[in-house]
Amino acid sequence: MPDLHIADPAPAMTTASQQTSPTGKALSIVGLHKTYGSAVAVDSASMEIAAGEFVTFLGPSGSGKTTTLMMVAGFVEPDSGTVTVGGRDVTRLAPQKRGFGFVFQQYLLFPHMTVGENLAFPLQLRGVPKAEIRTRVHEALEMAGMGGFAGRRPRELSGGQQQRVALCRALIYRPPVILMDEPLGALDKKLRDQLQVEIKAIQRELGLTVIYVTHDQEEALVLSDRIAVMRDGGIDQFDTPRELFERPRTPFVADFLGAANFLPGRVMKGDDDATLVRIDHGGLLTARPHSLSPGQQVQAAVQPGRLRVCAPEQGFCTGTVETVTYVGTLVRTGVRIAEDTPLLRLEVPAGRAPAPPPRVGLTADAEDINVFPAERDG
Ligand SMILES: Nc1ncnc2c1ncn2[C@@H]1O[C@H](COP(=O)(O)OP(=O)(O)OP(=O)(O)O)[C@@H](O)[C@H]1O
Repeated sequence: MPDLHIADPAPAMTTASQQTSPTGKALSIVGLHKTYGSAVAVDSASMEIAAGEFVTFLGPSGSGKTTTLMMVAGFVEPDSGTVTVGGRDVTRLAPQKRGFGFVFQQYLLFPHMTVGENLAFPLQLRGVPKAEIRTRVHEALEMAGMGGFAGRRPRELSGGQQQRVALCRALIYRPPVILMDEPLGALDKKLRDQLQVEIKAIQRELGLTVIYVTHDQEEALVLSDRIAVMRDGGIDQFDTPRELFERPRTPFVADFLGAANFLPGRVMKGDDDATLVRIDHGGLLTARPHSLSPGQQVQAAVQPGRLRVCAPEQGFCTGTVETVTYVGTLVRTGVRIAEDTPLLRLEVPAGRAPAPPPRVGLTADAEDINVFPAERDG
């Protein structure tokens, strides 16, 4: 069980959300675009981020997450587009004039300074009086569970402790927005899980606005109020974790977040209540309503946790159980519905997994099936 070290915010502590514009918008990105030679790194990214919101850029390697964050930060100059913070256009300002806090994968602490001096440094630069610096350093370290570490040097700390100090240093001058690029990327899984909980708790407690970059779906889901799913420099969908799961707008989102199974087929009928699809290797399935026309080639997407085994005559298709794997509390089952098609993946809590006969039917509730137009030319 990860231990939390969250002190009450001191009365003098101004929360980040109090420093934003009265509209509640912390940050606007409009049409941010960046090319390197002929390659588009970021393709007209736009979004509005509310004060106190935790937003994550999630996507595979090379999808443009870091470049977008670096344009917001001011380290990379956009070809076009604007970044506005609390109503102020900062697009052409140097990074240090934008007032953001940064936390990167490398901790970037000054090795010759103690933890306390590392934290005091940004405040000294801003001319904060000595007594106030002492109080704020103390408060920040207590909040991150690092109260006894002020006199140590970075090399005397573990990776997780160094990253906590880096987080404190980003928080200490109360920036309106904190930018984090894979801050937990160098840590092992257990420590990552623990720090995720701590970062989320501190963010909520202080009402911080955070933009976070990761390629780890689980991390994004744990931390974020909303996630921008990025692919090839564009944003496929910017939504809450739940919407991304339940109503993915593209097959890529369904696959990247939900690890969906895809069943090719053709629309038979569609109205406001449901979409009826005849799948290529099976019968009729009923899915959510979508604006699709009869005859259209589509892919029906179902997540492994939503696909169920049933009697062969009751399913929208039948198949043969080829693999059964126990993964802790889950049982993963692989079902083949036709030769030369990928295995369909099912995930069932171990206690509820019936011993399946080799020949099974597959079914799912209509609201758990999303349908997408088939991509042309493969
Ligand atoms: N300085 C640069 N010069 C040339 N190309 C670049 C430069 N920086 C990024 N790119 C390219 O822009 C694209 C987006 O890169 P970016 O680093 O933003 O992706 P990312 O999603 O953050 O990836 P990762 O998760 O691997 O860090 C990639 O194709 C990358 O090769």
